[in-house]
Amino acid sequence: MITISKLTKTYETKKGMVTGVDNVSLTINKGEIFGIVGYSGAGKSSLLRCMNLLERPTSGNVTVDGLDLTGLKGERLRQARLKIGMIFQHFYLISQKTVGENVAFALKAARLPKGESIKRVDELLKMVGLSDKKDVYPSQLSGGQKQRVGIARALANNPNVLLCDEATSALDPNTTLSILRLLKKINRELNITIVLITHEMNVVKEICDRMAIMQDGRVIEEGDVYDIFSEPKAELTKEFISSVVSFDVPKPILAACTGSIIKVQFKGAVAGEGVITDTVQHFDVKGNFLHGTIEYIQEKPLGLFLMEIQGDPANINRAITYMEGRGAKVEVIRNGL
Ligand SMILES: Nc1ncnc2c1ncn2[C@@H]1O[C@H](COP(=O)(O)OP(=O)(O)OP(=O)(O)O)[C@@H](O)[C@H]1O
Repeated sequence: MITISKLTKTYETKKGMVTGVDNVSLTINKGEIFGIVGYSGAGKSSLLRCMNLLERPTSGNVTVDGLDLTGLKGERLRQARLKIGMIFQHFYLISQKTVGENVAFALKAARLPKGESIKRVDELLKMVGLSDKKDVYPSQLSGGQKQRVGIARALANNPNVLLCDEATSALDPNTTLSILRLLKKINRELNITIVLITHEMNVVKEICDRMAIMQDGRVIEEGDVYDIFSEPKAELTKEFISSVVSFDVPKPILAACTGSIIKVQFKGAVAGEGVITDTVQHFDVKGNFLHGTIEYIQEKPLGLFLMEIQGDPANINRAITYMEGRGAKVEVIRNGL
């Protein structure tokens, strides 16, 4: 478990003091994948770098598995850091060393006998699917393959925690997906706690269990990813979600609708379309789908529909109450014209 308590990080610049992280407290459970989302400058990297003391917090504490890192220095801090792997957006591989040598380099700190080190490099490269690239140089690899080397290197010393700093931001969507799947495999098979920072909500949707949203150095919302997608509270959170689930209906189509426009959301196993069909059959209203999607978050469906509903206002109200009674969340976007 990682406990971040009242952590603040300020930087002194020529223009004065800049606050990177502003009094953040967070608990990240053992074995989970935790996503930290925010726009550029929100303080994500500062917070992540404070989590392994790559940067020393100005105040506050970071405790990993009961050990207060902020209280450690020198050799004890170095030993504790070996148990926290890190991967980066731009990989930072050593270009003059082969893939195998890059991974072996990370093992040096653990001072393994040579035979064991060779065996461990082979194991790690197998884990990330790069056994055939051991003697190749980084310049001969694709971005996704470079990140796989980065992951193998980060896992070299059997860490309990893996910190990912925008690990997929330099990759195309397909490669991103393959790296995210690899991270999930590592998390599930090796029980490594993963903390990732990203500005892409899709990344969080794909693999995270819980998440936090940062703005101006602060955490403005946190919780289970499915709960946040289905019940976002902060405006910024809603904005991030709309980058994944958006209801952009062309203006001429909306202008041609004379009925009420409603947004209907179904959580979990509720069969959304069935409820809507029943509603239209039972009440004297007409429904017209304008947009619809079923998103799968943590393998649980979240159904979202935008529809025009026509009929007598009293019947529309009854229809909405009926849908709500069957588990839907209904929001009237616009009343009938
Ligand atoms: N070394 C530094 N010196 C001075 N200011 C810094 C330093 N590092 C970060 N900051 C400032 O702290 C704030 C948070 O930056 P940070 O890089 O943590 O945000 P971020 O959310 O990770 O953004 P990005 O995704 O662009 O890296 C910004 O105002 C930034 O300018």
